[in-house]
Amino acid sequence: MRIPFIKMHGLGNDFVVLDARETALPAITDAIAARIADRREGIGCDQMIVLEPSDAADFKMRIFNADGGEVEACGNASRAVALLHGTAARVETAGGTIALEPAEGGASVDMGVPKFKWDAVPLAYAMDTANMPVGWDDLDAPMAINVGNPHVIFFVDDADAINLAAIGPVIETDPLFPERINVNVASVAGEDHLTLHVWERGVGLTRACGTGACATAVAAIRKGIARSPVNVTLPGGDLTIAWEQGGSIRMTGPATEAYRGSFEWDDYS
Ligand SMILES: N[C@H](CCC[C@H](N)C(=O)O)C(=O)O
Repeated sequence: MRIPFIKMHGLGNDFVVLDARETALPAITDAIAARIADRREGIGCDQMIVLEPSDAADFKMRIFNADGGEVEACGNASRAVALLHGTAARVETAGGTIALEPAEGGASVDMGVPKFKWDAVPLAYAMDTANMPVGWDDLDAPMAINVGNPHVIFFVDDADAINLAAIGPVIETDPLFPERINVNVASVAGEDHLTLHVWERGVGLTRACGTGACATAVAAIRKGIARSPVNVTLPGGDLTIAWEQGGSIRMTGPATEAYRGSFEWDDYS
């Protein structure tokens, strides 16, 4: 079966998008998703995104990390799908319903209301998620927030100086995080301006992480070291995150369609 795809990215966080809203795909397994994402022998991407019909929203967006695991949310892909879809839409995800609004060269997305309780992140046991009594090497006293998917956020003096490639996988897979975790290391770069590096659950270091920017901006606002809207600078570029206590998160930023292609499903199944 020949499958068309659209290669897209948000600030360099890249996706293979399969639009199955009209024609159903064969069953997707973790192994198939990982093979498609593989940059050496597959098409190559950080996440594979599958669009399907939905009974609860305009359509459904499924997200598969490069390791094949299906997860709840993907901010950069949400903007890419908004660009692809072309009009405002409500989209069902495993992390909740989000609202897409295409904008010039990208999109604005209502990512829903963040969750702060330890068992909503989730953590393996109860603790104050606003100032966690834990640490790894140079990183300690993080915050943990669920923005559809789980994030731990460390604020340091110089985020560029942290060897996230080394400590990221250790934290991602720590037993404190029963569903693993996305690891965010940020610094205050100016008034309401953060710099951020992310080790993504199931992927590794990426050029950008939209949900990481959302979680980190919310954490900074809660901590009183930034006010909404927050400009978050990632290695791939900038996102604007707006949030007020008790409300939903609004992320605005670019999205890009790179090229279109197709592949033989049997080559990956
Ligand atoms: N690695 C993330 C999913 C993709 C998040 C990131 N690509 C984004 O833009 O939000 C997770 O396992 O929750």
